[in-house]
Amino acid sequence: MTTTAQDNSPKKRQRIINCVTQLPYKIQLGESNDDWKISATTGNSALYSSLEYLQFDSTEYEQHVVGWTGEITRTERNLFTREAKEKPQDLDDDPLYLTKEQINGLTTTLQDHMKSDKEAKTDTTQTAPVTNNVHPVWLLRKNQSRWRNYAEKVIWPTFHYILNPSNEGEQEKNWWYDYVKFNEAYAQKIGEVYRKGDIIWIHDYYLLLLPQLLRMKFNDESIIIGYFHHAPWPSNEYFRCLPRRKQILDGLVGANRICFQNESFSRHFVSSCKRLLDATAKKSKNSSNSDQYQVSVYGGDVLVDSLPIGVNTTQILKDAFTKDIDSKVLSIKQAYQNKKIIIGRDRLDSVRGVVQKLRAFETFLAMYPEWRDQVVLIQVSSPTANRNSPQTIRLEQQVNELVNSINSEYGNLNFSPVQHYYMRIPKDVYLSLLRVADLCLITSVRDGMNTTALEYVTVKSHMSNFLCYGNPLILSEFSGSSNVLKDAIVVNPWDSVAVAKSINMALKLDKEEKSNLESKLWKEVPTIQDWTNKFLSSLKEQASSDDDMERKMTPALNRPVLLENYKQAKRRLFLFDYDGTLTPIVKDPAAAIPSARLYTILQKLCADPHNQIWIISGRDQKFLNKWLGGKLPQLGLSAEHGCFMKDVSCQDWVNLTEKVDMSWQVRVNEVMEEFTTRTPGSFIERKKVALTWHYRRTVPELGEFHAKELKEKLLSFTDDFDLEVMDGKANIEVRPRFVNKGEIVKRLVWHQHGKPQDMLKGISEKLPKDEMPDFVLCLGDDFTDEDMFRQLNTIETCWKEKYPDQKNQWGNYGFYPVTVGSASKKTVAKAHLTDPQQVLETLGLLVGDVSLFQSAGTVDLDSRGHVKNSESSLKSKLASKAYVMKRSASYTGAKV
Ligand SMILES: O=P(O)(O)OC[C@H]1O[C@H](O[C@H]2O[C@H](CO)[C@@H](O)[C@H](O)[C@H]2O)[C@H](O)[C@@H](O)[C@@H]1O
Ligand SMILES: [Mg+2]
Repeated sequence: MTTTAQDNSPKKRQRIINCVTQLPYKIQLGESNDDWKISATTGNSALYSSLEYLQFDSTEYEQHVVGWTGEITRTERNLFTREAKEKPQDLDDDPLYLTKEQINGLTTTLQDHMKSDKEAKTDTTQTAPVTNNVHPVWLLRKNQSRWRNYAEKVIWPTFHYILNPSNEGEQEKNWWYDYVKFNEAYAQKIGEVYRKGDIIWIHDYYLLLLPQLLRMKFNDESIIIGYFHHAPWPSNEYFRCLPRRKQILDGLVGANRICFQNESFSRHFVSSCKRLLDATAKKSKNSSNSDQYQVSVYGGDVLVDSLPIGVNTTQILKDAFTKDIDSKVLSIKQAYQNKKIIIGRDRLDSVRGVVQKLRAFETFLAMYPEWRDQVVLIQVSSPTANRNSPQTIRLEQQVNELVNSINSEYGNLNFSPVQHYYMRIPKDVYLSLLRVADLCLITSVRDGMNTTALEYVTVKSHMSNFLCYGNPLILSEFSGSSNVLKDAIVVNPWDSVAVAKSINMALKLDKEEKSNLESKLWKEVPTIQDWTNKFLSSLKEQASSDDDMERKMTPALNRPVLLENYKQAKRRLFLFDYDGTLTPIVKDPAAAIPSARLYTILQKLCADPHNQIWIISGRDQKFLNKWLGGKLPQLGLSAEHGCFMKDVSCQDWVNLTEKVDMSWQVRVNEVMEEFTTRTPGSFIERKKVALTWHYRRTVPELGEFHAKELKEKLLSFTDDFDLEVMDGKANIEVRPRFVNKGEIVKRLVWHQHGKPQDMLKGISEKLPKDEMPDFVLCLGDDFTDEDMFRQLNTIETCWKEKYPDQKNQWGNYGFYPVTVGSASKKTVAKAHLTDPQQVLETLGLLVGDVSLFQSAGTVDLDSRGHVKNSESSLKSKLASKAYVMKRSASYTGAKV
């Protein structure tokens, strides 16, 4: 018998990089610039308690938290009272220029803060986790709330089914650029923290681009990224209204797992991916018998599923049953003696349903006069960050009017049936309300997960405790929580009569009925510990099973790196497919003509003597001459998938199939004609060599069915003629096998850059590297373009052997094989772009027509959100110096 040596080494913890929109602290800077004030923030209680759990209780994980500091405000002393008060933010003369030392100082203060939190809360017998694990994201620009605009003013409303009127493009564009930078700042920070093997966990809709950014940044197939979406995900009919819908989906599908609060949100997300990204999805059940999807996109698979968030039930119960709260409960009870108490606590925004709640309560008092004077509704509405927005002001008015009208109709001098508090209340008051309530009323018209519902049920689970009874919960069917709390009294908040009836029914339940209901509900409350562990363990499991999977996602093209490489290269070669790459696919091939924007960009690219641009297409010479060569003679052209070539700045075409027997065309044409007769809407495109049968305009099912049949029929005799039958985009094409786009690419790369082509001469692989291109951008959408990508990969492998020391500063040879469009097809390309529009944006970036922040890439930003070493960054540095001088002069009274 063999004995194994006991392993006494400390168990290595799995590192988690947890990315949240904002660190769980409010940060204020005192007058001295080193005087930091840090206090806990309110809101996001469930997520923050998950962070806390990972920080303080678990020994299995080593957590690192990456998050924005939030708006850093200054405090100043009141001259009369000497008390510190908060200065209004965004003062023009106070742009928060912090030195490196100050930034380091705050980071240490934050670490210490977490450490002291930990010491205060942890069981001291547990081994302490590492504490230098808070990694603030700095974005100190004036008007710091700019980083929230796109998420809060565009994404949030759409995700809650609110469509804003389309705003002027300029404003939306600026918000979007800030959103991109916000995500890029996270990618940069994670770059400083990440170690191979770490799990990255990203939370919520401020960071939708981050998964793809990380995939680009690390270019590491084994990186594990999980994303949890806390908000609702709307139906595709709403989601597709977002102008940046594709960029958003593209950003998100960089994750290995995307998880939602419930099944309907995950179903909506999958349908958006199918409709907008052309993804395919396989549905199955997970171990908890809920729906999960394997979404195939950009050559890889993403797991999409749901896992409702929970609350820290142990902590809530500990906090809710203290002597102090007992006495608060007692005084509320005394204030409303002999009355039933209904409570509500919501943020006052348009989706929490406060108006619907008040209307239902009004209906209830009208329908059931016996309850008048017997019931009070204590409604606490907390103000939102957008308190001054016209929508919120309108909502406030509406709520006030309703409260007044109910109180004047059903109240008297001694009693008002609605007690409305428009304020944030402290936790102890909130817990007292939960305890004292005879009924909790939640009428949100849309939310991801309503944690008040979970907290209420948790508190009510201690029925036998002092002044707390297992009382019922009325819950909106539009709240994410209704999928979890299945035994709540579920209502449609838009139906005031039905809600009124439910209130009556709930208030009339006897003790036994209530306790039965409550014990069922209590079993349904997920705990935050469970949620955290389940999410992380299934991500770990997925990562280990993914190891053997072949299907790895192709990352998005890292455009800032492309731009840098472009700028430094001297011999640049562009290899562009046409349909589906430079121009979107349309129903009629004749209508797919270049846009004015494409011409402008191609012109600018051609004007640079370092550039050679080739269009390598399946189209025939006539089409390419008419729409491209005729207008831009500097373009090199290759027609019919490599059958013909026209060199740059040249008129003449060379036929590479001259010596090929074309007798097959008759036979192929006959078969295609037979299928055209049988398939209404289909037609044959006859080119000089290739023949294409199109079925885009047929009834889709019939077209696809006949295309399959046609392909089989053609394949039965193509070997005799050495032909290739290709499955294109709603077409079947036939051409000689020996020509393909890859052969053209081979000829163009193994060539002295800038010298005329001799098409009849063979390809020489003996050229010195510094005569061949040092930058090759190859773009294509279809499976025939894979030949080009494959060829580039082959050449790269060959160069690695031949010229190991001649790589560029990025460690490669400047080859960018990029697939366009996100169809789930497998690809050998190294990167992807979403569609022809993004192709134009990318090319526009190279010729200086488009901002770097149009779509995301990996950019290094300074602590203010400027691109490092850019003009604006240097300007900001100078301004900071001047500011520091001005400030110190104002202290000493000196003149500057
Ligand atoms: O190699 P490409 O430049 O991408 O050309 C491939 C084929 O594109 C054209 O057909 C495709 O685009 C049409 C216009 O959008 C669309 O209507 C059709 O359904 C697609 O299959 C072209 O007509 C073919 O000759 C090209 O071979
Ligand atoms: Mg194409």
